[in-house]
Order: sequence, then C-alpha cells, then structure tokens
Amino acid sequence: MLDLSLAHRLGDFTLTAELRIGAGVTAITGPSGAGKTMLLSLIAGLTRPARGQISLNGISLVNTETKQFVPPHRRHIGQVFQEARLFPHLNVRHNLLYGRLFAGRNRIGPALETIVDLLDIAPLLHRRPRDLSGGERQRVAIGRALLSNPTLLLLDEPVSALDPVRKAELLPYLRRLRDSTGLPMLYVTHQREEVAELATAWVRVENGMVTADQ
Ligand SMILES: Nc1ncnc2c1ncn2[C@@H]1O[C@H](COP(=O)(O)OP(=O)(O)OP(=O)(O)O)[C@@H](O)[C@H]1O
Repeated sequence: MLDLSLAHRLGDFTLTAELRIGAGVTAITGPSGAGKTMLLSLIAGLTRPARGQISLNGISLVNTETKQFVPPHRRHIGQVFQEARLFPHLNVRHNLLYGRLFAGRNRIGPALETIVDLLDIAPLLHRRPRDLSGGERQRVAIGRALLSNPTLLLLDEPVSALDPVRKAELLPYLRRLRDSTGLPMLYVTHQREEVAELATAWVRVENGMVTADQ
C-alpha cells in the first residue's frame, strides 16, 4: 500500500496529491504537462517534495516535517521508462543481473529463471540490446526492474515508443505480471484505451491536481 499526501512546486507549476494506492495496476492518466512524471519522480525519490509524506507498506519514505527523506536506491521501487535504457555493452543476461545489485543485501529477490520464464526472454539472453526489437528491450527492462525485488513498480509510458504491433505484444506480459505477482504497479499513459484491460484502479492528474478516478 502506497500512501501519499504531498505538495510540490516547480516554477509556476504546483502539484498536490492525496492518494492511497493498493495492489494491482493503477493507471495514471492526464493531459500533457499535467504532472504525471513529476508524481512518479516524487514517489521514486528523484524529487524531494516541498511539503508532505509518502509511505510504502507502512514504512515512511518521506516526511517533510521530520526532514526524513529515504534516497531512491533504498526505496525498493522499480522503474521502467518509455525507452528501455539498457546498457548497450552488456548482453541481456548481464543487463538483467544488474537489477540484482539493487535487491539489497538481506532481501532475496526472484530467481533469474523465474523472471526469464515470466517474460519469455530465454532465447534473448546472449544478445546485445541493439539486436532486440523495441518490445523485447522493454521486456528486458521490466525484467531488470523485477530482479531488484521491488515492492512497487513504476511504469512511465512503457509502450508509447512502440508501434501498435509491438505494443500489442508487450501488454500480455504486463497482464501476466499483474496476475502472477501481487506487485503493485503505477502505469502512466496518455491513452486510457491502452490500459483499459490492464488497470484495476485509476488516478487522474489534471493541472497538478492528483485525484482517484472512479
Ligand atoms: N524544471 C522545471 N521548471 C519549471 N516547470 C517545470 C520543470 N519541469 C517540469 N515543469 C512543469 O511541470 C509540469 C508537469 O510536468 P510533467 O513532466 O510531470 O507532466 P506530464 O503530465 O508527465 O506530461 P507529459 O504527459 O507530456 O509527459 C509541466 O507543466 C512542466 O512544464
């Protein structure tokens, strides 16, 4: 469970959010410039809010009153972006294993084989990112994020750089992930239709106002 109550200002733009997010896929929609990426950045710890609190599974990550701020690498939050951002000089296997480095010393993450099976990437393990399709790259990026053993996964427009065919190929894997793990996911998109089948809850961001969308 992710609980947040915060306000942040950047130039003329103000974002305010009061939210409680549980398991499943929470779709975050809203027009361009509404504050969706800023919201993820605050949750991931890449931005420090001006005011407020964030907690994940009852553990406080940010509290501006007590000046508490857990840095991104200690939050156990995985991230997948529009571009896969794989290391070009490492093959798929080593890109995946890189995720492990963030699992934490005392936290046993999922086995590499489990993630490879979940995402059907066994045939790709020895390839470099340049020899993968866009959709395959995104599957590897998701795998790398999962191997860091996150308690929350942030997906910022994960299919928007893909053509319709690749998009349609990737979405079933996200559905499989939703159904086979209890991992809560926040999925930012411009297009409601894209996540219509996947989403279990909705959040709307408009002009910096973040609200649960029924
Ligand atoms: N460094 C900055 N200084 C001032 N304003 C900024 C800065 N960075 C972002 N903003 C503003 O913050 C607002 C929120 O931006 P954000 O990237 O979160 O929007 P978004 O909903 O993710 O948009 P998109 O869907 O186009 O990616 C925008 O209005 C943007 O102009």
